[in-house]
Amino acid sequence: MNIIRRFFGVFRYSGRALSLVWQTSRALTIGLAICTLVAGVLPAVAAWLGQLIVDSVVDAMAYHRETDAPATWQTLWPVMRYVLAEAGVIAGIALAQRGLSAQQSLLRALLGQKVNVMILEKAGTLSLTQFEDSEFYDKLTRARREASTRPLGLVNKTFSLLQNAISLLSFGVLLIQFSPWALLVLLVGALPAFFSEAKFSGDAFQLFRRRSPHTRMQMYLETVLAREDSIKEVKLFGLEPLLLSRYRDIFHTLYGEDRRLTLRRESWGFVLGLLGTLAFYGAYAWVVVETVVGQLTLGQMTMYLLVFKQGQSALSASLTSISGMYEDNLYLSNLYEYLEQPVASEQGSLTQGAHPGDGIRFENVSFSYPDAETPALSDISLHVRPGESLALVGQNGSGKTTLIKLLTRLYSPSEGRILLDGSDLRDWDVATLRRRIGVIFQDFVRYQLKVGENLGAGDVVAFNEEARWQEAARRGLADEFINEMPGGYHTQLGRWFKGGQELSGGQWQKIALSRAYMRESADIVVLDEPTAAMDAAAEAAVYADFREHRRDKMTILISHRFSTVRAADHILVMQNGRIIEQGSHDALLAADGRYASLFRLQAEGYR
Ligand SMILES: Nc1ncnc2c1ncn2[C@@H]1O[C@H](COP(=O)(O)OP(=O)(O)OP(=O)(O)O)[C@@H](O)[C@H]1O
Repeated sequence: MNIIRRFFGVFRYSGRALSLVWQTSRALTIGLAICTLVAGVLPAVAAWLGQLIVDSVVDAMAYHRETDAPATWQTLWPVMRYVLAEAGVIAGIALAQRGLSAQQSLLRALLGQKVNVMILEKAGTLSLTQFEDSEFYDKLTRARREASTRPLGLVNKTFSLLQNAISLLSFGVLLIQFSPWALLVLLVGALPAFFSEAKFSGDAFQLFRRRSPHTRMQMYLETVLAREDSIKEVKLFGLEPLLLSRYRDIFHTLYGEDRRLTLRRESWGFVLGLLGTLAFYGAYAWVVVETVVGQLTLGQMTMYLLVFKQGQSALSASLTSISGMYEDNLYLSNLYEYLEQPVASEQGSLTQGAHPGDGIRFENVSFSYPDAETPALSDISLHVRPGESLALVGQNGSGKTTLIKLLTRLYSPSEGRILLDGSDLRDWDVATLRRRIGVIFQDFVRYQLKVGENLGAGDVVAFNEEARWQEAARRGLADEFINEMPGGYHTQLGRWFKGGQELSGGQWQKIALSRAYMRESADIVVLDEPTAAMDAAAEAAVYADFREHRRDKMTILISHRFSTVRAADHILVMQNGRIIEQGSHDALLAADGRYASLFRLQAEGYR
């Protein structure tokens, strides 16, 4: 029962794969189907013509022996027409096969692109939480690595199975005239090999799935060992031998498993394949005996032997297709599992709050990362009005960045709520919300694109507007060094592409700050350590500009430098996810608590 279910399971995703291929290109799909049909039927026609050739040769030989007449075009034509016809049929098979392979390679390219786009589009709808979940990440990697070639593989194999089934059917029609038993012998001989293939493909997939964390580690090590942004440190710390040996160890473990599976698969395949060979030669002997005793003509013998031989190879090709389909199905299940991953629906539709101008409020907000034992934020309440600035200070890991991630709706609170203009963030239309926020994260992205595009990324509607780039760069203090670059705003950044210019850490940070300024419409500006890599003069200039421009914007600033923090209207001191002190700089100093002692500690350092 299990085996039968397994057998029919091979068609589980064929329909979906076929519809995917159909959507990719109708013309090519139809072309494939036609070529498959032609390539399926013609071999039997060729075998039948073979019989006609041999029998007509025998007749012609008998005629010449009896009449002793010389060979003329008239006496040869009855044979030659079959020879010509067979040549035509063989040419037809070759044409159909070329057609198949040409259309397959075109479809492969189109389909690979389509599936990759589907995977990436889906990635855009997923939440940050999903990306941070390693199991999910495995699924994504598996889908990306394997699945883009699998749908076409499945369709090709489904077609090739059809083609071979058509061939087999037409051979069957010829063979059954000899004896139905011969057909049965052929089929029964091949079945054990098929079942063993199906079993081993399943094992191979389980192996692939189970080891995907190891494969991912290998890919990661490759990246660390061979990418410009990590190689510097790897070299200086002499990490290559250590990382390489880890890379090798993973390979050896994986290779050992592969080897065991391959050996088992191939030895069983050989033993069970012998049954097929046995069946073939049994039938061969039978046909020979029947011919010798005069039950079959020489032409029939030639045809049956050919039919047996081709029938057997069609059968084994079908079996290979089936076991390959089984494997493709398993991989495709992985792709669809990924594509069907539920996404949290973004239901909010508000484009305006219930109390415009109320600003941001956190009401008893707590948050825990998935699977974390302790909350990253506990019972946070705060209020920032338009025109006000808020600074967050606290030791590493105290929850400052997490608070920003909640505010920007990358995560939602586990308890409590966050309001913007009197309405819960969850009720806001996400696009409207994000348009109102300009943000620079500590770990901002260094896009390997043009300088201008690195700025334009901050506001996609002005992605290519050079005037806006310049204005943003001026405010982010990036204009000076950009103007000195060989291609100005069109200079390629980073080292990945030809002509790319690398920037210093502080210059990159100026780019990131300018990017945040691109979003002119934003009235919430979030700066997470925006000047940590800048020199003192640049930092002072950034904050001077900042105070001048802030007007009715809400500003949230994270910094470990008290010289910048002190200018904020309101300061929150965080520890272990809680607010332990708050107030203005002067009030906090007067209170002589944690803030005051940290401030004094830093001031000491400057003496
Ligand atoms: N993506 C994440 N998944 C799970 N835990 C996280 C994640 N990001 C941060 N944490 C944990 O949450 C806590 C708060 O981290 P957060 O990044 O908010 O600190 P921070 O105050 O911004 O620190 P820093 O000053 O070092 O930037 C830390 O204990 C950290 O280990």
